[in-house]
Amino acid sequence: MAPVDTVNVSEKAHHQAPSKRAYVTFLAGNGDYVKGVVGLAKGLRKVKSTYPLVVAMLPDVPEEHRVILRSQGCVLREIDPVHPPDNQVKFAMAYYVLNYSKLRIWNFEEYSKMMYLDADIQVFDNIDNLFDLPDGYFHAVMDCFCEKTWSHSPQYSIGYCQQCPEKVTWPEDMESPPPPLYFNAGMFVFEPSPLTYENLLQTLETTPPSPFAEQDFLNMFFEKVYKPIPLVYNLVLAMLWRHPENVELEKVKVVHYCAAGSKPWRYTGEEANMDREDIKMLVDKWWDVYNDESLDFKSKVPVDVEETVTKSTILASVPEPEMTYIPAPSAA
Ligand SMILES: O=c1ccn([C@@H]2O[C@H](COP(=O)(O)OP(=O)(O)O)[C@@H](O)[C@H]2O)c(=O)[nH]1
Ligand SMILES: OC[C@H]1O[C@H](O[C@@H]2[C@@H](O)[C@H](O)[C@@H](O)[C@H](O)[C@@H]2O)[C@H](O)[C@@H](O)[C@H]1O
Ligand SMILES: [Mn+2]
Repeated sequence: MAPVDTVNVSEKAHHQAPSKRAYVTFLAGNGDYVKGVVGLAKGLRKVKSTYPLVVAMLPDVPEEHRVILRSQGCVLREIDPVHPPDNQVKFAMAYYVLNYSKLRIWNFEEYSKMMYLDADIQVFDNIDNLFDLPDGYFHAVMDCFCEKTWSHSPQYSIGYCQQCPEKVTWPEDMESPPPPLYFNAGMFVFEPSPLTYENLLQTLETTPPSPFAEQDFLNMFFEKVYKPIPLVYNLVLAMLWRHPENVELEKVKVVHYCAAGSKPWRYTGEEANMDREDIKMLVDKWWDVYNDESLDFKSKVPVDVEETVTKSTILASVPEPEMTYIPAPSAA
């Protein structure tokens, strides 16, 4: 399939591109991922992010979850699902089929630059600087192929991983190696564009789905414009036990709770590697932000003014009763 070239510059020349920037996450279903979005919204506030958090949500997100997200200052955008072409593929996780709907964010054309973050990600240091990465590229962190979720892949079968390319050389007699650089699609910096959006959806129609669903698809589509960024911007937890030599935990700015059993809001500590001290520390750090009420969204309008405004608007709508003004005796 023809990967996309850099964004069509002429398209930007016709009109002044919008300058708005925002973080964006994806929410589907009525389950507990909404806690991930609340945690992310509070985490971005804690690090004093300049830009708002947009939530691209499927229609099945219930009203009570939408109320919670609005109360945390999120900008809600309902999107229609995106279904991959009919297929018999066995996704690495059955629910990954949901994740194709992430593609709708390329149609948020009121924004010039966005950073996508999974709801199981937490931002522990300010990363607004990433919005200044060069336009025309797809910026993301490289993934790891060593977890069991990759057992379907040729690279897993020979023990090859891009995180340690020198460890295993790719045998001549094997099928072509995976893309030279493969990113994790839980975090990326991109530019919404109707042109790219149409191209994505058209290309999807003729691309056979594969186990890592939209992550595989995005890696193929953006192969020519993908630019790796340092691992501190998206620590895929498995790196801690698969490639500890590549991780300096104290420098990590963004943690991606994607390893099996690591979702903080479901954490039991029972799955493999979940009893590690660093995992327990990172899960606790997530809960510290989630439970910190000082990080709850506070409307810009001060409460007293808000109440006054509210009262006056309500009162304004009620006809004044006839009354004569009798001044109270002065206190003096
Ligand atoms: O029931 C679900 C499953 C997934 N997601 C969204 O889809 C993203 C990708 O799924 P997940 O993070 O579980 O994949 P992983 O990174 O663990 O492979 C999540 O972060 C959520 O933003 C969701 O909203 N509801
Ligand atoms: O739908 C496919 C998903 O693929 C990715 O998750 C995987 C991948 O990172 C593997 O390398 C890990 O081994 C695995 O644990 C992790 O779940 C993205 O994080 C997610 O947003 C989404 O695109
Ligand atoms: Mn994730």
